[in-house]
Amino acid sequence: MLLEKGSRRRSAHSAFWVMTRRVTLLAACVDAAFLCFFLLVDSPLLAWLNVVSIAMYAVAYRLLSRRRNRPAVILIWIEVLGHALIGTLLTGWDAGFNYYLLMFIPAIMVSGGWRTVTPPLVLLFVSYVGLHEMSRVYGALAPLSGAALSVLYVFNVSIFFAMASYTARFYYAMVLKTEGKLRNLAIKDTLTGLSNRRHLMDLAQQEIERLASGDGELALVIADIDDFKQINDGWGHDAGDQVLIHGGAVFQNCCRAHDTVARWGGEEFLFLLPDSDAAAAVEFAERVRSAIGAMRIEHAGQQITCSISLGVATLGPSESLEDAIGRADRALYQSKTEGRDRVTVAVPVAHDVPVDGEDDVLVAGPGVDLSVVDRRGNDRRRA
Ligand SMILES: Nc1nc2c(ncn2[C@@H]2O[C@H](COP(=O)(O)OP(=O)(O)OP(=O)(O)O)[C@@H](O)[C@H]2O)c(=O)[nH]1
Repeated sequence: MLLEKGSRRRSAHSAFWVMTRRVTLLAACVDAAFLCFFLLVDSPLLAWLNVVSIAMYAVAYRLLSRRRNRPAVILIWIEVLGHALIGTLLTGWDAGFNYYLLMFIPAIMVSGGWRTVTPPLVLLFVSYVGLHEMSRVYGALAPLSGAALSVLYVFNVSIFFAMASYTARFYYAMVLKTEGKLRNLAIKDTLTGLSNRRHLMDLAQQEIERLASGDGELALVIADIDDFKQINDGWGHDAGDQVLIHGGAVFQNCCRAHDTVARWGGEEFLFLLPDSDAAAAVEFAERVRSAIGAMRIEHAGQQITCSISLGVATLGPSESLEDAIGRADRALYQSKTEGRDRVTVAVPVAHDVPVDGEDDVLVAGPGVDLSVVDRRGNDRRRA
């Protein structure tokens, strides 16, 4: 068997052993059917051979249940090979026992690299061709009647089709599952399960292209957990991770179906809010701030609380995404320098002039210290 590397491979292997156990059980049932058939057609020798086969599968199943996979697989190999060889020699090539040898091809091919698979594959090929020659030369050693042979052929071919189809579906399901896992790894942050930075940038670019072809607005909100280093230092890194995980879930809950939140950096998160103007984005940011303020994380019998600072910006006409994120980031910095646990709004790009009109104050929610920061990070709040 292969050396197992990494948990993804381990889970693929455990699924493989589950499948092997099922197939073992199925094969024992098939042999029980053979046993009845050979008793019916009065072939006691063939019936007794199937009793031996059932016993071998029962032992293999027990071994697999105890995770003694290697001896179980050896036993299954011996049974299938023996069944195919003896069945073909006794009843002839036309009985269809030879098809069971072909079941080994996919099992061999997924068991390793070319150096691993080539010897058993060649051995299988030689056995298959050799068996054909032997049964051609010697004919059936325990021949059945024409009708019994036809029934046996149809039975064997049906079992072969069913097993080959089941195995193919199993491998197909494994490929789909692995593909899904890889896709998730490419777009998700592993700790919080939120989108990662690259995925958010892709979505943001799509959103910008959508905006370019019509009306609409796009708001960006950057959130950063306050004094996160102190949480790590005071409660430990695992507690810090819990804050990130629970905080991520709170962020996600605050989002609408078409909003996206991504983990932007260590303890920094970026929200993409399509169809939101500055006022809606500030209201949203304030809601997120309150939700995080109310969050309680149980750790070592105590409760951890935290706050966040936020920066809000709306994408200006012809403005690049990077520039808009830069403005949101400077607004966040303003929130930090003004005492944390607050929301700051960047001046919209179209208003990047000394602010003296009504537009500069966007929303002033209860408890929100709202300021405005221009493109260069200067505070344009009116005195
Ligand atoms: N537990 C944990 N800590 C992280 C992770 N990523 C980054 N950090 C820590 O986050 C901390 C961020 O510290 P700072 O940049 O000083 O920021 P801060 O303490 O939140 O201070 P302000 O942002 O100014 O409020 C550092 O100690 C990092 O080691 C993570 O995945 N898990």
